[in-house]
Amino acid sequence: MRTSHDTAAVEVDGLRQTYGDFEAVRGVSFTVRAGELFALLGTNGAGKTTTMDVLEGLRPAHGGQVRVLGFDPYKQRRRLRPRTGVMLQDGGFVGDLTVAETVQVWGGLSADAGRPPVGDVLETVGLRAKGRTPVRQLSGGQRRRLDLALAVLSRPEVLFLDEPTTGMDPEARRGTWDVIRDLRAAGTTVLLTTHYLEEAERLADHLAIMHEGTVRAHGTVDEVVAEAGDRVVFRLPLLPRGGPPPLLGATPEITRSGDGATVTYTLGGTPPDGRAHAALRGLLAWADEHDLTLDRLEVRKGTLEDVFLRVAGGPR
Ligand SMILES: Nc1ncnc2c1ncn2[C@@H]1O[C@H](COP(=O)(O)OP(=O)(O)OP(=O)(O)O)[C@@H](O)[C@H]1O
Repeated sequence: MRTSHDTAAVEVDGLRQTYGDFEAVRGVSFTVRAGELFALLGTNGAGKTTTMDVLEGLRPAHGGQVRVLGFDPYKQRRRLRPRTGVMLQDGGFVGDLTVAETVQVWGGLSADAGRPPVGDVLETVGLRAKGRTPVRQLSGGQRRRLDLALAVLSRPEVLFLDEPTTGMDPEARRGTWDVIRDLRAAGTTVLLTTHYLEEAERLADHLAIMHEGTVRAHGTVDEVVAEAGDRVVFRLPLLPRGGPPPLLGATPEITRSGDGATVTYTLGGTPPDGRAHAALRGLLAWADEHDLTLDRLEVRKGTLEDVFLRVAGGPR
């Protein structure tokens, strides 16, 4: 039975997780609604895999509460397991088995009369031609695709994907995105971690960015990107005395190079509408006053990368 869109498939409330004295996850909260794709981004060591481990029932939560389809994933693992699929960062295959044998063996572990034929499964992840190849001869990207095939074999309601496209070439990555999109379209709830911002931008309904054990930004892609603020950028061969003025509370960031300086304003604040216009009016008045031409003047929207870099550079 599939859960409906407005119910929570995954709930994380104040999760804390420690390794000895080190607190790797420090009060993380987010909700993944049934049928949506949620991307967990973050800096290295931010606590993404640790959070996923708890949701997959591999370790008990040390603090806070987690629920997957209403169950405690650690204590009620047996009831939950048939309804979830997991793609770990390192699958641990038996190298001597062929690709097709691996799918067969794995398929035999979970009871599901309606499971698709092995050939169809391999076709889905673009590995049909590799059915007879021993697993140890697969490339890194091909192993990731086999991992994905095994994770979706039992047609799970909730799918956990830890860095699903790491090691894939751009074409394989796009192919995998299509597989993930199809799963989501069929009603599967997907929680994935990734270091590829484009992956999150293309796939995610909601996302969270973690840094040093906490969530620093979350929302829809548009909501998170809006936090970055618009950028006003131009170049000057020579900076006039006193430099460019603050605009709408934004101080200019100046990068000097051999042939002049690049000036960038980051216009924060909401609503963003109209701020770039007002800033440009002030800027052009300043340029006229100093008889300057602003080279390559542009206004651009902030990006997910801007937000990520701000989060990554942020304090504890
Ligand atoms: N078994 C462990 N024992 C001790 N510390 C650990 C253990 N596993 C992870 N950590 C530490 O916990 C923190 C979070 O690790 P985690 O693997 O959850 O981060 P991550 O966000 O998945 O990182 P990455 O993006 O680099 O994969 C890191 O500082 C890591 O060194």
